[in-house]
Amino acid sequence: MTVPGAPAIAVTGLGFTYPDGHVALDGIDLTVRRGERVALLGPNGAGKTTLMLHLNGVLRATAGEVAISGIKLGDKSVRDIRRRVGLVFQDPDDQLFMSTLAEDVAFGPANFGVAGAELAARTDEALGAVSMTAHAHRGATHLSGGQRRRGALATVLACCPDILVLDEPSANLDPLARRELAHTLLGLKRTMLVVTHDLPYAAQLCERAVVIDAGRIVADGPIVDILADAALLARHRLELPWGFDAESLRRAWAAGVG
Ligand SMILES: Nc1ncnc2c1ncn2[C@@H]1O[C@H](COP(=O)(O)OP(=O)(O)OP(=O)(O)O)[C@@H](O)[C@H]1O
Repeated sequence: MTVPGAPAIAVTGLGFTYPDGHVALDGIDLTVRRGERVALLGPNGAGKTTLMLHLNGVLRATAGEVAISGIKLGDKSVRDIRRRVGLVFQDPDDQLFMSTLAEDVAFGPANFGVAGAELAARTDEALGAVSMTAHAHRGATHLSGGQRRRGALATVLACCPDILVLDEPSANLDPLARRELAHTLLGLKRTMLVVTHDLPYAAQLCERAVVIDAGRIVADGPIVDILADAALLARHRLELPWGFDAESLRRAWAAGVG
């Protein structure tokens, strides 16, 4: 049961040390409100993926805790939390392994006990949400990179998660596919955490950014402010593409036209 008014994601004092002794997360505090879209930025090795894997219990904290909609992550709640938090991995092939895309999309909800007409409806709806209905009966190996990425998103949407956590959603997409995916994601109206090195894409999708480095949060605020802070970006090996103007973006958003 969700706790009314609880944030979608509440991470407190989260620490994680890999079995080889490497400290990947060191006292992370992060609250994401319901419906908020947050970009998680940081250099290679900062701890972004490690944090993401804690949000539905793939990894378990060595210190601190994770709560989703007020439900504390633990052995008893992990199944419920996996239903609420959908992870979309960077490599779509991690989520596509059946002989057709429709079977891939049905796999998750079937695993949660959904069957019959409801399973068919969920599969159709998820494929429709990512404009992949026409490809339902094709195998993932016959799809393009952008189509596989949308298919992987459909496998997660079919489980009806409240929260989407996406790892590098724009990687390997052509400009049109990037735009279509952004349009799809913005239309979903979900709580979202977007892990990315693609700063313009983060600005397109998210209103807030959190910067993580060496397992700690080093900045948290409106994404236009974070992207306009050249010194902060440089300190944490983040870089805007040439010609991208965070100040213009800020003015456009302030004027309500961004
Ligand atoms: N299985 C593992 N065993 C030991 N250390 C690991 C393991 N996986 C990751 N690490 C280490 O944990 C730290 C955080 O890694 P993580 O993958 O979370 O970073 P990231 O911010 O997602 O990086 P990138 O942008 O390169 O994907 C890194 O220093 C990495 O070397």
